[in-house]
Amino acid sequence: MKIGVLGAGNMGGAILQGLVNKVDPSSLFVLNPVNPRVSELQKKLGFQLFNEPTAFKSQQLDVVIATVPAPVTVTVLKQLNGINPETVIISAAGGIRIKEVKTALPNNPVVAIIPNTPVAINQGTIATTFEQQINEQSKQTANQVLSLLGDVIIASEPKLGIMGTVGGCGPAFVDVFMDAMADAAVEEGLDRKTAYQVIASMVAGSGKLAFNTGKTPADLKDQVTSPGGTTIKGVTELEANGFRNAIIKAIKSSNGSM
Ligand SMILES: NC(=O)C1=CN([C@@H]2O[C@H](COP(=O)(O)OP(=O)(O)OC[C@H]3O[C@@H](n4cnc5c(N)ncnc54)[C@H](OP(=O)(O)O)[C@@H]3O)[C@@H](O)[C@H]2O)C=CC1
Ligand SMILES: O=C(O)[C@@H]1CCC=N1
Repeated sequence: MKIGVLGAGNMGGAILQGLVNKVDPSSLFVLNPVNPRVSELQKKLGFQLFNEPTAFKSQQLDVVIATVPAPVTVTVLKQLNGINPETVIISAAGGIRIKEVKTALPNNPVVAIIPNTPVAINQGTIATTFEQQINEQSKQTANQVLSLLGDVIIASEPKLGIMGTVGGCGPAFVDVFMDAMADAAVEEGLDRKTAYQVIASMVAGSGKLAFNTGKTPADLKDQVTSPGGTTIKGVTELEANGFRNAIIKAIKSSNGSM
């Protein structure tokens, strides 16, 4: 399998790291303008780097994952005009619809995804929409690559936005939460390194518990709040300070509905 990645920034870099954990780096082909940061990344991960589209698009790639900034995605994909029509184009651009990608490469199968940064450790959440006309072979090729990176969750195109907001933007919200928790722990006298270790472990474990048991977050919260105990005092304080409302507003704002 030959995998192309357009743009080795934060998302492209995370995808490349996740792929290098699973496949030979010689099967990874990256297109990015000349940039010392990307050259360093190439040295570290060992992929093949191209600085202009002509040589990149003639590599007989099975898939190309586009992780250039969303506003330039269609323009950059147009530069791949003439690429093998069997190459599956996987666009990770937030807010760019399949039909817009098709305007750039009308003959190629198109898949729209919103991944998240945990793809770097193969624990990503990848909301995925296939174009309606896609054939089974192209679907399988895309699935084969994406499932190396984490959970592939199929979405209808109208739901891709909100799934991507929760899954794709979500890590940043969790990071803000963890950072604030660490500040409080430091104020209470814990050293920062230990605080980060406890918090990351707790968040990972809580996520896995919800995932593995299928219990609702509300049920899981109720199991922690012992009657008359310490947790319910903290939960009450979160409610008094509008924590739940802040999260709801953050999701709606990132999703473009406020
Ligand atoms: N960050 C995230 O968690 C997520 C991002 N996405 C999507 O991924 C895309 C990239 O986001 P992000 O990684 O955060 O952005 P970054 O700015 O970190 O990365 C963009 C990369 O694209 C490169 N690039 C710019 N123009 C071109 C071009 N013409 N040809 C090839 N490469 C180019 C940039 O190179 P240079 O630095 O040299 O300019 C850079 O390496 C967006 O569409 C975003 O919606 C989706 C889900 C999650
Ligand atoms: O912030 C962004 O626009 C991208 C899309 C989802 C996560 N990051």
